[in-house]
Amino acid sequence: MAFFNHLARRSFAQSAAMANAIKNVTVIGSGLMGSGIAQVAAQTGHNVTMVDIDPVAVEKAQKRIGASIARVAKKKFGEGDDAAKFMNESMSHLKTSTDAVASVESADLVVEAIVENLKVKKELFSKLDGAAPAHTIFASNTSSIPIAKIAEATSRLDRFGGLHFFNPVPVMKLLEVVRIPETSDGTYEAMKGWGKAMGKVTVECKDTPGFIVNRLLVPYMFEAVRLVERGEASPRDVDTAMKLGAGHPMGPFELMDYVGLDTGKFIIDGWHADYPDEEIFKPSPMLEKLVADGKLGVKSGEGFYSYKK
Ligand SMILES: CCCCCCCCCCCCCC(=O)CC(=O)SCCNC(=O)CCNC(=O)[C@H](O)C(C)(C)COP(=O)(O)OP(=O)(O)OC[C@H]1O[C@@H](n2cnc3c(N)ncnc32)[C@H](O)[C@@H]1OP(=O)(O)O
Ligand SMILES: NC(=O)C1=CN([C@@H]2O[C@H](COP(=O)(O)OP(=O)(O)OC[C@H]3O[C@@H](n4cnc5c(N)ncnc54)[C@H](O)[C@@H]3O)[C@@H](O)[C@H]2O)C=CC1
Repeated sequence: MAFFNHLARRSFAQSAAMANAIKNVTVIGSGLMGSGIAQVAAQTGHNVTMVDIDPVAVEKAQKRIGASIARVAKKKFGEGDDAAKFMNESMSHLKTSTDAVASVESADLVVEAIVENLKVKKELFSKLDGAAPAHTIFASNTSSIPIAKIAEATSRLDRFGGLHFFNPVPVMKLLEVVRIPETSDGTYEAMKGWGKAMGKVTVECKDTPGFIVNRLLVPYMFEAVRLVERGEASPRDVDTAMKLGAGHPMGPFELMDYVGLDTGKFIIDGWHADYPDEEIFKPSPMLEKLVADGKLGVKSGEGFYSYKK
C-alpha cells in the first residue's frame, strides 16, 4: 500500500510541479470567453497575453475586463486600497496583441477561444505549432468541436487537450478538462493543476460531443426553441417557467442571448453536419433569421430579447 501511496504522492507532486511550470499563458480570442479566461489568469498571477485578429475586439475586451475586475474586487475587498491594489496588480499581468505568432514565443500554455469554426481553429493551431516552444501545451475552449479534430492540425498531440470554461468565466466555477488518446499523463495533470490554480473545480472529460455540460445543456436549449417554434409557449414564459420551476438562474432564451446566438448557430450547424439524421439538430428557422438579421443576443444588443438601453 505504501508503494501506491508513494506513486499517488509523486503523481500529485508531478502535476503540481507541471502546473506551477505554467506561468506564461497566451489566450487567443478576446471575445466573451477569451477576455474572461485572460482576466482570471491575470487575477491569479499568471503572465497573460490576450490576442485577437480584430484590434477593436481587443479594445472592447480591455473595457469588459476592467468592468469585470472591478466587480470581482468589490466582491472580494469592498471599496478602498485593497480593491485598487487587486485591480492594478491583475491588470499589470495582462498584455494584449494582434500578433498570434509572436505572442506564443515564450508561452507555457496557449488557450484558444476564437470563433467556433473547425477550419479557422485548425489554421490557427497549425500556424502556432511552428512558433511555440516544444514544451508549450495547446488547449481549445471549444463548446462542441472534437478536440481530436482540432489537434490533428499540429505535431504535438501529446501536449494537446481541451480546457472548456463556462460563461461568465470570472463567476462560473467549473472547468471541463478534456483529453484525447494521445494527451500525455503529464500534460493532462498539468492542465488539471492549472485549472485549480485558476480557482476552478475541474472535471475529467473524454473527447465526446459536448463533453459533459453541453451534451445535456444543448439538447435542452434546442428543445426550448422547438417548443416556441411549435407555438406552445412564448420565450418569456419558457424562461420564467425554468427559473421558477427548475431553479435555473437564467431561462434558456436568456442564456442563449447571453452565450451568443452566433455561437449557438455554429454549434447546431456542426452537430447537424455530424449527425444529419438527428431531428433535434436540424436548423432552427427562428435562430437562422435572428442570426441573419445580426441579432446575436447581448453582444449585439438584441437577440430573442432587446438589450438596448
Ligand atoms: C434549435 C436551435 C437552438 C439553438 C440554440 C443552441 C444554443 C447552444 C448554446 C450552447 C452553449 C455554449 C456555451 C458553452 O460552451 C458553455 C457555457 O458557458 S453554458 C453557460 C453557463 N453559464 C450559465 O449558465 C450562466 C447562468 N447565469 C448565471 O449564473 C447568472 O445569471 C449570472 C452569474 C450570469 C448573473 O447573476 P445574476 O444574479 O443574475 O446577476 P448579477 O449581475 O447580480 O451577478 C451575480 C454575481 O455575479 C457577479 N458577476 C456577474 N457577472 C460577472 C462578470 N461578468 N464578472 C464578474 N463578476 C460577475 C456579480 O458581481 C454578482 O456578485 P455579487 O456578489 O452579487 O456582487
Ligand atoms: N459564448 C459562450 O458562452 C461560450 C463559448 N465557448 C467557446 O469559446 C469560443 C469563443 O466563443 P466566444 O468567446 O463566445 O466568441 P466571440 O465571438 O465572443 O469571440 C471570438 C473572438 O475570436 C476572434 N477571432 C476569430 N478568429 C480569430 C483568429 N483567427 N485569430 C485570433 N482571433 C480570432 C474574434 O475577433 C472574436 O473577438 C468558441 O469556440 C465557443 O464555442 C465556450 C464556452 C462558453
